[in-house]
Amino acid sequence: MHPSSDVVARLSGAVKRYGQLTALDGVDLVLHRGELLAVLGPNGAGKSTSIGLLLGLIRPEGGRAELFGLDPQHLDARRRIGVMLQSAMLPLTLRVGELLRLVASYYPNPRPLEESATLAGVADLLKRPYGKLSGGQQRRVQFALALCGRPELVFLDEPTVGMDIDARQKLWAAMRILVAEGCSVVLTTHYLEEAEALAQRVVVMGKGRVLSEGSVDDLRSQVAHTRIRCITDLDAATIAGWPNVVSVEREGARLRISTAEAEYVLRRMLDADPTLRELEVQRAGLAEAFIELTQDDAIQQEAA
Ligand SMILES: Nc1ncnc2c1ncn2[C@@H]1O[C@H](COP(=O)(O)OP(=O)(O)OP(=O)(O)O)[C@@H](O)[C@H]1O
Repeated sequence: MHPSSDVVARLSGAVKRYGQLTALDGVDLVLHRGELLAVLGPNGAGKSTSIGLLLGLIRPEGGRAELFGLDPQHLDARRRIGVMLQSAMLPLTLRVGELLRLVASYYPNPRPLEESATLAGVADLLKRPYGKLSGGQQRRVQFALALCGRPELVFLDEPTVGMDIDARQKLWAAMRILVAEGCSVVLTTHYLEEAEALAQRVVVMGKGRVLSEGSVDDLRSQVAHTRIRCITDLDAATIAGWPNVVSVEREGARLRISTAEAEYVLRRMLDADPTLRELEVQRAGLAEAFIELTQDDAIQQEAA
């Protein structure tokens, strides 16, 4: 467990409304020193609103937002963070090097410019005007600006949108370096493989609430399913009646079985069908867990 002094950012019972719409409905969220927290959820779940509260860009109607134990608008808190939001309104005519120098000057102990540029993969863009860059290049510059002040905490709101595979891989490597340096990272993303590859902890949000949180493994185990695929003469309805079988579907010649007890189901199938072949066994990924969590939420919302 983390000692409570390790908390660098916190939302407690945060409520945010826009007219009739409740964007956040009592959200608790904690970020510890040196961890990468991925915040996942469908469009409109409240991810950006949560970040906006932690940054002090918007204020909660209920509950509290804290950065380093301070009000997020406090200058002492703001000097310790770096930010990459979905829309960055940066002066288009400034060159990348000028932008980096300007933003770094707000911080007490910034990185050397070359180090920021190399880390973010923009070393060859320093002389280019920001407005003349491609979308993916601009995102990399925004990332450089987020880390140039050597912040203790970085907020990255969908940072890899619009990046090609190479740029995305480089940004992942840079995020790992930041975390290895002891920096905390809040990452929102729609790419589940990004959360799976990078996050120590994952929060899944839906309709303004936290639906689930834990490590990637914790979330996977909430849908403790393993997928078995094979060609078998066994009847789908028969297998569906066995204990621990969650679902059985036919996919052409194959059956696809979802189960929480793969070993038991497999043993029984192999006993019952000596001709069983082309066997594949796969653990559920974060994608399955995410779909199940957010679907449950949709079903509960409809029932309410
Ligand atoms: N300034 C605003 N005025 C009115 N409604 C808003 C405003 N900002 C956000 N909302 C609403 O609040 C809800 C949460 O939005 P938010 O941007 O936090 O979602 P998100 O999880 O970040 O979504 P996305 O994945 O699409 O970025 C949405 O229903 C959105 O329409």
